[in-house]
Amino acid sequence: MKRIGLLGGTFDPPHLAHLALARQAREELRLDELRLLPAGQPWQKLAAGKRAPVAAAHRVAMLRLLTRGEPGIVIDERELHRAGPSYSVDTVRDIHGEQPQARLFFVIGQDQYARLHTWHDWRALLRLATLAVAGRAGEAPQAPPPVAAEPRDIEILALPPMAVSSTDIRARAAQGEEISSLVGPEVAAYIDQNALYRADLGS
Ligand SMILES: Nc1ncnc2c1ncn2[C@@H]1O[C@H](COP(=O)(O)OP(=O)(O)OP(=O)(O)O)[C@@H](O)[C@H]1O
Ligand SMILES: O=C(O)c1ccc[n+]([C@@H]2O[C@H](COP(=O)([O-])O)[C@@H](O)[C@H]2O)c1
Repeated sequence: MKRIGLLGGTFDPPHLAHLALARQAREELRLDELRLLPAGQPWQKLAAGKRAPVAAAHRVAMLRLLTRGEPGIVIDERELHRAGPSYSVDTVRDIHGEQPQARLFFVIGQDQYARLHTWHDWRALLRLATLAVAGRAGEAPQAPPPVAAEPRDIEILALPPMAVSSTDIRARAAQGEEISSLVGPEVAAYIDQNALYRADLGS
């Protein structure tokens, strides 16, 4: 049975913790393939009044640079081509429809796991995929009560803690600080050459 990992994100910008999480999932879950799924409309971030992400073409270009030559990691752009809010359950349904025999693993960090019950039709997502959760910022994987009460298949990923976030990187880039150690030299050069995040308007 084919084993496919799905790692969604806004990737604004993608960073070394995303890459570490993808690699960890690939190894620990023995994946045949891990798909990175950049979100078209990260509806919860937008609803919270956060700034719109940079253009999808930039986020995809940075993901390509971050993952160049990385075996088993591919970029799946389907959410960028779908109108309306990016609901993960729609993506999982699509991929399940295309590959009904495959086992799907939906990979997330604890910050998102803690909010999973606020996602669109999250129970259906739990029925279609195994969740693979990594701790984040010192927080070990732990289900929020509504999710804990639901039957679910879950794997815990042993990702070493990494104090990296896109929010912090945008703020640093806006200050003209060095960010290579957080995104790698190629993504850092891309951000510089394309003058991304120069005026970070917060969050
Ligand atoms: N340092 C990290 N450790 C573990 N998981 C992470 C880390 N950074 C991101 N993730 C996970 O990667 C996925 C995509 O994250 P996302 O693109 O929103 O990055 P982010 O750094 O959280 O961005 P932002 O700071 O803008 O919210 C989410 O499931 C998130 O939990
Ligand atoms: O499906 C939902 O309702 C939903 C709500 C919030 C976040 N997500 C997904 O979770 C992933 C990480 O989101 P974010 O906002 O932390 O970049 C990304 O793939 C989002 O599309 C999905």
